[in-house]
Amino acid sequence: MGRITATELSWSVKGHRLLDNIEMTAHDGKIVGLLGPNGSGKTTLLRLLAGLRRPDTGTVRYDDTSLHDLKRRMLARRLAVVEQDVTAHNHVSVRQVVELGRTPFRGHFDALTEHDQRIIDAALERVDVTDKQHRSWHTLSGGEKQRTQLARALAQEPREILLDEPTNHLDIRHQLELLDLLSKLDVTCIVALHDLNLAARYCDHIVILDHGRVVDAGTPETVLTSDLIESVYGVNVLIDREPTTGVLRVTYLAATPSGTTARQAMQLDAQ
Ligand SMILES: Nc1ncnc2c1ncn2[C@@H]1O[C@H](COP(=O)(O)OP(=O)(O)OP(=O)(O)O)[C@@H](O)[C@H]1O
Repeated sequence: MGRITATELSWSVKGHRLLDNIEMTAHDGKIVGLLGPNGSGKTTLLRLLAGLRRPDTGTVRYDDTSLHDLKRRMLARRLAVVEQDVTAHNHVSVRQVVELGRTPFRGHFDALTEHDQRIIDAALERVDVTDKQHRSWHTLSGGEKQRTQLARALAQEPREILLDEPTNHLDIRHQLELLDLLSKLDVTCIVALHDLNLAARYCDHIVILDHGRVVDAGTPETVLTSDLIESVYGVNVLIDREPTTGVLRVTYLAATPSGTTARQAMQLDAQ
């Protein structure tokens, strides 16, 4: 398990600031949910945290080491990234995709060891794709591909996992199983999610992004308030607790008129 810290992170494209002064920490073994409307910057932030993009300003640290100082191979040995809608060569099998998770631990020409094969078997089993392991990747459904990508990440035996909307193709059972699995792993997770109820149930900490800024962060109880959800998403909600589990429950009532968020309405009033 490791800690991921972002400090004063900013990133712009052609003069447009897409991430602005982001501060966040994912503590050892915790699940951090990145929430926010379409285009708020979740994927961009995950890419910066993964070292796939370089910030204009600010630092990402894994434990106490700056991403900048971490050798690529060392990072690949500890960090797994599950991106949205990953493509793979059509003719690779599901098992070969999962085998890629062992790449950071092997030399170029080394065969997979028995130890590697056992890890791959376990990863396939954990996401329920063992029976599809010899199928071609391109024959899988969207949800099966997503689960296979998680198996690849698990085969890496990472200390940290970054996941970009890992549940968007999954049926309800597999959504719950995926988040259950993440919550049982000794791994630090940062996961972009759209489903506020899944976030309330599984995340230890939530970071809400809007227009590339962190607008709130904290436990689901402190962050998921009706005012904040209305202000950021432009949707009226009812917040209560599910009676059997006591977990926070968000019921969507209606979009606010013409999609104007409360904050935008306030800004218009002030002009
Ligand atoms: N390379 C780029 N060039 C120009 N604009 C970009 C680039 N990458 C991202 N953006 C813009 O930055 C904003 C944030 O995009 P991002 O994909 O991070 O949002 P998101 O919160 O993940 O959205 P979604 O929920 O729709 O997946 C969007 O408006 C997007 O169009």
